[in-house]
Amino acid sequence: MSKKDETLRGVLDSDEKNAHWGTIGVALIVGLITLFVFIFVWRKGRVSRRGICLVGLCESGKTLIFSQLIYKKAVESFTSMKENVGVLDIANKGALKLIDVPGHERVRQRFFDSYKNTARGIVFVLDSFSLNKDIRDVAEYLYTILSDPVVSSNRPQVLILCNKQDHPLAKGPQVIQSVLEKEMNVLRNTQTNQLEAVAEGGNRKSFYLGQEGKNFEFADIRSLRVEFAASSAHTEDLESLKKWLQSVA
Ligand SMILES: Nc1nc2c(ncn2[C@@H]2O[C@H](COP(=O)(O)OP(=O)(O)OP(=O)(O)O)[C@@H](O)[C@H]2O)c(=O)[nH]1
Repeated sequence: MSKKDETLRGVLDSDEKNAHWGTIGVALIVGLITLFVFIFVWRKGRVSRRGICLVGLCESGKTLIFSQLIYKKAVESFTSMKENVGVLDIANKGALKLIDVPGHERVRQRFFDSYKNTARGIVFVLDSFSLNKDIRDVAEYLYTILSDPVVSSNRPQVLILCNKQDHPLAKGPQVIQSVLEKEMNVLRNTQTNQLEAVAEGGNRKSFYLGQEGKNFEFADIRSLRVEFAASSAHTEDLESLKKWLQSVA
């Protein structure tokens, strides 16, 4: 090869290298821009979600909690068929929109569906005295909420509020957590079997709550932070709920 050819080859090699680095540079810039856009959209979505949904079975005490928080007094309530919406000012954190979703089976899903996208937090209220009797219904409703695709994608914080602690036979949050975990475990097995049966016929994908190959525990739901607290709306003891709201706002 002549000297001229070698020089030409060297120039071509360095052009190739430059083009190679150029491609890497462009890919890096595009990747970074995509990441920034993703973070911006995600943060904007989270910041703009200011709703707190109060959900739970009928008679668990949602409306009394709602009126204690919003009107600072008890308001006599009947089984609600419509939601209550109020604005809650949290010191140094701005306003939250509190939504009391009716517990009646016929309407609760419809109302939850129309507010779940705005939820920054979900408070699942249960009656700590009647839990033994209602355990199946409570676990089913809670399971439906926690495995909702919008909930697992938006990842609102979840508080399971063990209300009616003033009742002498009320169970405490720790006992309630373990009773609920056992029931959710049974429910998960049933639901998984049913979904698998459906999937064999069609192509429906099953959603698994918690960790596979292990008994159900709330701590294993990776997409959600689930906490427990006690309250008595009747004696106006809502301190744990107020603290949680302050941390979520
Ligand atoms: N002892 C006791 N009773 C309570 C407590 N919280 C609510 N209640 C009573 O439980 C009943 C039901 O309360 P609501 O607030 O209407 O229940 P809810 O969950 O809104 O019920 P739905 O509107 O049917 O979904 C009322 O008689 C309340 O006074 C509590 O902490 N202790």
